[in-house]
Amino acid sequence: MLKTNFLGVELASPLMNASGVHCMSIEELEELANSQAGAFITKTATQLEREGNSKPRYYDTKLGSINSMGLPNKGLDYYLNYVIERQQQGTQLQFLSVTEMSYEENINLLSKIQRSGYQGVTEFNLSCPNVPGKPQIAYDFELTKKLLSEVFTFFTKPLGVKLPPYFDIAHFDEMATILNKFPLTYVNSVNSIGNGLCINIDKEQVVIKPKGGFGGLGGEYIKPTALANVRAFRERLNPNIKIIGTGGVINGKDVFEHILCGADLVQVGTTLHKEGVDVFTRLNEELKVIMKEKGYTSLEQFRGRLKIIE
Ligand SMILES: O=C1NC(=O)NC(C(=O)O)N1
Repeated sequence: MLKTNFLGVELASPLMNASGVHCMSIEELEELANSQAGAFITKTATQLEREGNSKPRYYDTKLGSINSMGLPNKGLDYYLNYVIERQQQGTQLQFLSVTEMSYEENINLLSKIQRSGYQGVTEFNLSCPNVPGKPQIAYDFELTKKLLSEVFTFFTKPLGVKLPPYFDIAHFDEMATILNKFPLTYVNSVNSIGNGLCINIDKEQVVIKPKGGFGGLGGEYIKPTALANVRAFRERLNPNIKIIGTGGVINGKDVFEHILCGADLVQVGTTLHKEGVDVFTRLNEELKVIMKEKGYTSLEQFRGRLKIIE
């Protein structure tokens, strides 16, 4: 009922974790692999291990979360060896998230993956808002076009891009025009809404240490923005480019709405952080109940079918 085909691989569920949540260590990744998620993705890896920003750098609020992790990770080799190992054991579909701090380093990182034995999907994170002094790549249209142009002169494996949220129709148009030039496997919208600010009123203080308390927002705050980005790119992108919807998933209704907007897969971040991997069991069940109530027996019957008001 929830089966989903992605890159020719049949998944039992359209759900997976959002990169960064519950995916830093092999132990966490194994928990995801053994959960009711259809697939999983690694924490965004840089070439070398990174400490990330000072703590506290993550805070759960009533309506979601704010984080300024700063890309802490165990380095590319840790994750690349893990996914290659699992590939050799027969895992058919895997997602490896990567990014680097400069244009050259990004090219070198993707070149290394191209030369490796990894055959799974690479998610190129163009949207981390939390590395001080590093603007989000995908808010620079020329840079994004230049970078993807060079990447696709040598990268022949499945590649997706993780995008920040856009808030202007002209930006949807411009970004989609750029992305349609490339043989991308998918676009993942959205990363956290960058540089929000949450306050502890009792202490009259910010709640996270990095960047004076500025951090990426997740959870209920961002669902309308996430749905709009999924819908906007689905309407504009070449149908061969799939869409992964991320942002604001609290219950099965939110999963349904992401798929209605056109999402092929749906990622869960903040709610996974709050609830643990059992969240996938709950969301799968809740989605099935909604589908039954509406008379749907497959996701294809309603994927992308959001109606406007004529
Ligand atoms: O791309 C990212 N998005 C986030 O919201 N946080 C992480 C991070 O800060 O590492 N990276």
